[in-house]
Amino acid sequence: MDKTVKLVFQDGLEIEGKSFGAYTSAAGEVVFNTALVGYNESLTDPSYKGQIMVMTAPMIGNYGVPDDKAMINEIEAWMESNQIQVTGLVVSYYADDYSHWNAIQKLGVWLESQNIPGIYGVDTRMITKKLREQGSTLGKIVADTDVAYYDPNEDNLVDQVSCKEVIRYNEGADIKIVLIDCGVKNNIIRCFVNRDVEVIRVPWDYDYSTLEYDGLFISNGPGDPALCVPTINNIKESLKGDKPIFGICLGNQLVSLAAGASTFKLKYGHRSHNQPVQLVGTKRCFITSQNHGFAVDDSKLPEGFKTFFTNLNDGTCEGIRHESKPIFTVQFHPEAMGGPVDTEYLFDEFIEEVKKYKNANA
Ligand SMILES: NC(=O)CC[C@H](N)C(=O)O
Repeated sequence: MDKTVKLVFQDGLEIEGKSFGAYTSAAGEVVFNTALVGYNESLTDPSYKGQIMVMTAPMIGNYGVPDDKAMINEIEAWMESNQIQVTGLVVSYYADDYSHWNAIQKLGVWLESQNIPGIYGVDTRMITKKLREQGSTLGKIVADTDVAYYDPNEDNLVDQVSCKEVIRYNEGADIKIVLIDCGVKNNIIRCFVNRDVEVIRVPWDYDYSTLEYDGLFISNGPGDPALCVPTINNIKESLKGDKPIFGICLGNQLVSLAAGASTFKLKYGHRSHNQPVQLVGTKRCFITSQNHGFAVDDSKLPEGFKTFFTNLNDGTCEGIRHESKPIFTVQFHPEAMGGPVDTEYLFDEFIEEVKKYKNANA
């Protein structure tokens, strides 16, 4: 700690700060997250793979880090995956001392144990304004040796974070869903298991057509959705059938692409716990947790689909739904972790549809 390190942007701006976590250099896409809490969950969210996360909350680390090895029902009890996924962390004030009932270690010690660099003592407001004006940009944390810039959106990150074989949770439950793991957050699995669903978690490019299941779920995940060609092709086949389909974040983008819509990169993305969305056709607004850089272009949705939710900050599409079939997807995170749970009811609506399908086909 306390050694000098630099945050360097591709446009040449260099900002000096102090090191915490691993004293090492790392490159990625610099993105900002305005959530006030939830750094343990965000750092382990596989959708952040390849990104350097700037947290705008002024103090980070003060509630420590829980046991990242503790397991409940075969998944990490407190984390969203089995490792830190970001490439680097940028904060204003780093609190080395912590106090929280489930914390067992300092944030800096945890980052160091996984060789992830952090930089503190920098003006995160200035950085955020810069990213808002210029858009997300490549950058690097430079410690002792320089590294090349790295654009995660050119890599197949989904292949890196997806499971490598089929994993079943809550085996034997009446309702079975196939979950395409593009980098799934653990709380999505918890949300299904807590509702007594068997989850058949399959790799991102797995041909699940021969499995026995009642509904299909497509997870969140990192990078550019257009790179997930095998997943898009599998979903295309599923769209021809009658089984209910639900997708979250990358899952929303992949179902949209499979249906024939297109996606584009947002200027600086949505990463926070207070994104307002409107349920289209109503005056209902929900506050949602979000973490994405791409979005679906709903100005020309394929026939049979309509916009499900709209973002009230910038008007972008926050999900699509089919007009007659039980297919709906959302760009935000109903499973939260961290963030508000206002939209967790969508899991119940999906499972209701899956039950209806199962009963009709019994
Ligand atoms: N959280 C996610 O699933 C992110 C989806 C996609 N990688 C994006 O940035 O838009």
